[in-house]
Amino acid sequence: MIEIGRKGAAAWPARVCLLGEGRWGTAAGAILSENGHQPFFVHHAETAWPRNFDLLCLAIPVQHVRETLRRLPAPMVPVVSLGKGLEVGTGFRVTEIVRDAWGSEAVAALSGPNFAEEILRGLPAATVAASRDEALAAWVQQLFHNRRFRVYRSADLIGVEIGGALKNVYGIAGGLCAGLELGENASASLLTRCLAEMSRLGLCLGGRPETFAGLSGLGDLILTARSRQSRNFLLGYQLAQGISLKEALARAGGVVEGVPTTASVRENPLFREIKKPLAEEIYQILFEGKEIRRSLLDLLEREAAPELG
Ligand SMILES: NC(=O)C1=CN([C@@H]2O[C@H](COP(=O)(O)OP(=O)(O)OC[C@H]3O[C@@H](n4cnc5c(N)ncnc54)[C@H](O)[C@@H]3O)[C@@H](O)[C@H]2O)C=CC1
Ligand SMILES: O=C(CO)COP(=O)(O)O
Repeated sequence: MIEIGRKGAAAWPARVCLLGEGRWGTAAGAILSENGHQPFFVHHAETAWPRNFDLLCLAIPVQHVRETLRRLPAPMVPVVSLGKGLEVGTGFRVTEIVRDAWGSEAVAALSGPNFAEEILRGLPAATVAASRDEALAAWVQQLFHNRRFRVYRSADLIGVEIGGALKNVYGIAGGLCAGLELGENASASLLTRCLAEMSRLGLCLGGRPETFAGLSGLGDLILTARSRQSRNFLLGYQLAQGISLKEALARAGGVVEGVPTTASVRENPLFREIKKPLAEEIYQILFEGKEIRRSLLDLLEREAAPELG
C-alpha cells in the first residue's frame, strides 16, 4: 500500500518528480514552485530515480509512456498523469499503462483546458484533479491549486482521462473545419456533435456523463477545437490547406496526441458498436488518404437522425 506523502500524511511542501521536460511538464513545474513545493525534472531516458520524492508526474507523449516506465523501477509514490491520449495497441489511458507496467494503484490525472504557454504567462485557468482515491485527488488538488490555477477534484478518473484524450481527436476536426472555412455555424455544430460522440465513447468505458460536460471534456474541447494555439487544431487546419500529414507533424514542434489516439479509438474492440462517424472520418483522412471534402460530404449526406442516442 502506497502512502500519500513521506510520513503517511500529505507531504507539505512536497518534492515532486516531473518525468518530461516539455511544454506541459515545464508549466506544471512552474505552478508547483509558485505554490512553494520542490519540483525537479527527470529526463525520460534515465534508468534510475535520483532521490526521495513524494509524487511522480508523467508529462511525456502517451505513446512513449510504456517504454519509459519499463526502464525505471516502480517508485513507491503516487503517480499523476499529465498526458492526454490513448495507447495504440491496448486502448489504455495513461493511468492504466502505469498500473499495467508498475502495478501502481495510487494513480491520478490532472486534465483540463490548459495551454502551457498561457499558464507560463501567469494567465488564469481551471482544471480537474481526478482519482478513484478521494484522498489522493484532494492532495493533488491542493498541490496545484492557487488563485490563478483553479483545480477542481473528481472521482471519475475514467471520464477525466477519456475527455482529455478524445478532445485531441476532435481538435483535429476543429482545425479541418476552420481550414475549409466552413463558418461559425458549422464550427458550433461540429463541436456539439464531437461532445455527443466523446460522451458515447466515454460512457461505454465507464465515465460519468456529467464529466464530459465539465472542464476535462467540453472545456478542453472548446479550447482545442477552436484555437490555433492547439497543435491538434493546427494539424487539422494544415491538412485542410493541402499540407501532408508528414509535413504537418514535422511543423507541429511537439507531440500531436490526436493522431495516435485516433488510431487507438479505431482499433479498440470496445468501441466497435459505438456510433462514432467523426472519429471514423478523421481516421480515414489521417491514415487512409481520404479526401477531406469527401469526408465532409459523407458526414453531411448521412440519414437524418434524432439528436439524442
Ligand atoms: N502543451 C500543452 O499545453 C499541454 C500538453 N498536455 C499533454 O502533456 C503531454 C506532453 O505534452 P507537451 O509537454 O506539450 O509535449 P512536448 O512535445 O513539449 O514535450 C514532450 C516531452 O516528452 C519527452 N519525450 C520526448 N521524446 C520522448 C521519448 N521518446 N520517450 C519519452 N519521453 C519523451 C521530453 O521530455 C519532451 O520534452 C501530452 O500528452 C500533451 O497532450 C496537457 C496539457 C497541456
Ligand atoms: O491539451 C492541451 C490544452 O489543454 C494542449 O493542446 P494541444 O496538444 O492540441 O496543443
